Amino acid sequence: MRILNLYYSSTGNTALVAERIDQVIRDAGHTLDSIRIDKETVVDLLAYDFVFAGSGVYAWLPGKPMQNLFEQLRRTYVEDGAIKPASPKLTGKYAVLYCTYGGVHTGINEAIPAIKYMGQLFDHLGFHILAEWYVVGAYRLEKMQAMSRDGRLGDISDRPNEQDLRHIAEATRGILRI
Ligand SMILES: Cc1cc2nc3c(=O)[nH]c(=O)nc-3n(C[C@H](O)[C@H](O)[C@H](O)COP(=O)(O)O)c2cc1C
Repeated sequence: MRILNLYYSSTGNTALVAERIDQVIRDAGHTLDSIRIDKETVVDLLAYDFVFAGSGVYAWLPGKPMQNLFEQLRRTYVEDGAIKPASPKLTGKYAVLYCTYGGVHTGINEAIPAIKYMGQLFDHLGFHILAEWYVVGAYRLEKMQAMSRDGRLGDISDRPNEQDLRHIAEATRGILRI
C-alpha cells in the first residue's frame, strides 16, 4: 500500500499531529512519504492508495500554500481527464483529512470549511474519504496569544496536547485496519 501524509503547518501544531500519524504508520510496518508543503512541493495524489492530508486553519481555510497546490493539482487533473464528470469512485483509493484549528470565534464551525475544501479534491478524483479529524491548536503567534485563552473553546494554550496526540494515534491505528 502506497501511503502519503501531505500537510501544511505554519506554526508547528499540524506538524505535531502529522508526526504522530507518521510514527503510527511506520510502527504498523508500512513505509510512507511524508511531505510538509512549501512553495516547491510537487506531488501526484494518484500515485498513492492512502492519503492523509492536513493543515492548520487560517481564515476558515487551509494555508495558502496548500490552497495553491490543490488548485494546481485540480487544474492538472481536469486537463488530463483524471477528474471526470460524476466523479466515479476509484477502487482502493482512500483519504483521511485532518486539521488543527483555534476556533476563537465560532469554534469548530471555523474549521469545517477547511476540511471540506481539502476533501473536495479527493472527492472529485474518486477517493473514498474515510475520516475527518479536527484537532484543537493554540494560536502560537505572540500577538494572537489572548485568542488561546478568551475564545469559544476556552483555554487552549497547550493544545494539541499529549491527549490530543494519543487520540490521533488511536484513530490512525484504527483507520489502517480497513
Ligand atoms: C494568522 C492566523 C489565522 C488563523 N485563523 C484561524 C481561523 O480562521 N479559524 C480558526 O479556527 N483558527 C485560526 N487560527 C488558528 C490556527 O488554525 C491554529 O493555531 C492551528 O493549529 C495552526 O496550525 P499550524 O501551527 O500547523 O500552522 C489562525 C492562526 C493564525 C496564526
